Amino acid sequence: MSHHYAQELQIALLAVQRATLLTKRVFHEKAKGTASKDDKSPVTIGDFGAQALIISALRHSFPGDEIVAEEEASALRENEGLRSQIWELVKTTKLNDTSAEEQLGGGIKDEAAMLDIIDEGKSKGGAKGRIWAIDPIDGTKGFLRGGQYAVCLGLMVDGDVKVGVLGCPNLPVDDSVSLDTKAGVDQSDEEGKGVLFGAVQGQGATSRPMSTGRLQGSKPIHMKRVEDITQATFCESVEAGHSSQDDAAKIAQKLGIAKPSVRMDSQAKYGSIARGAGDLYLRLPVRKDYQEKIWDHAAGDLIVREAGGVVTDVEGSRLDFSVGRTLAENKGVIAAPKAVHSQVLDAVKSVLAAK
Ligand SMILES: Nc1ncnc2c1ncn2[C@@H]1O[C@H](COP(=O)(O)OS(=O)(=O)O)[C@@H](OP(=O)(O)O)[C@H]1O
Ligand SMILES: [Mg+2]
Ligand SMILES: [Mg+2]
Ligand SMILES: [Mg+2]
Repeated sequence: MSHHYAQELQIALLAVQRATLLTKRVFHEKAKGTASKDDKSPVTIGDFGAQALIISALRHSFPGDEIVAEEEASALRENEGLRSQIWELVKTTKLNDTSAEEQLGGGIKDEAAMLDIIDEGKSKGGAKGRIWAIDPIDGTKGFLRGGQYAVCLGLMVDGDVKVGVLGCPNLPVDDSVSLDTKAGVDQSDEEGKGVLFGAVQGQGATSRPMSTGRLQGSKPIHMKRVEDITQATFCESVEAGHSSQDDAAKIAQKLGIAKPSVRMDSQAKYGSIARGAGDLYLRLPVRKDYQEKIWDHAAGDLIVREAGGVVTDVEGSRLDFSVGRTLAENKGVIAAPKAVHSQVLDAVKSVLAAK
């Protein structure tokens, strides 16, 4: 029997929306409670708090599911200051709609329960069963500088992404604002911004304005038809260490694209091309040994494909979410509208082969 995933989508959208209320509060506070992880990347009280709220919501509706999440609580168990800052936020962040808040099971009991909930994201992933992938803040560096970031949630069933949700608090609501325009690249946190993307496999992708309570009405989104590849807008990471900007420039040149890339943090790139605000997303490996994390791609991969795009690695293979917490079988990401993906991939292959 087919599964419609209506409840999964509803809970995922509400859970992401609630988590963005918390991240926005953190952004507006002067002290953002930042720590450094083992790999030297930053993590904030917003990352931990958002992860706690999302897992708590998933546990309420889907107690048997597994969860792969980016953060873990060990650093908090040793740091009372950080822990109590997070608890203060988690305890007091609620959707301002009683029914919506009830659907998420309300709040978390106490500080100890919060730590245990954060640690429920330790599944090894894999090819069997229902597994949620959570990135509580994707683009933590972007978040800290007031740029783009995304709260990301995907449901995989037997290794295949079935539901994807991205909350992008700093993207314009209007799907038609091109990344090439001033408003499109304006990466500020002013009022009236914020969009929620959603997709279910086989049912298309949507966007809706972010709200502080119940879900707003949604609109279907589609990738833009590229009439002339030389006019395409492509986006890539802000961090040169995450994606080779030199290789991207050579690929663009090969395709005859003269416009500079749009650099933005996080899976906001997937959401932006899915709604036609841009055309291509290139992520080109910098280090051979880096394995992409499933929570950095699960939701975006489905949203782009459901909007009429193709997402592959630099060799042309589909992203394989069935092999654990990382995309161990893939290198890089090439996302493009169906009609031009093979042309873009050819340019990618020829530039990488010439290295
Ligand atoms: N070496 C390397 N190569 C590729 N990717 C890496 C690498 N190191 C980290 N990461 C992951 O990149 C996530 C940030 O997303 P982006 O790279 O798209 O955005 S940006 O670099 O911040 O502009 C970022 O997600 P968050 O940690 O959630 O911010 C990382 O998981
Ligand atoms: Mg991180
Ligand atoms: Mg991330
Ligand atoms: Mg993150």
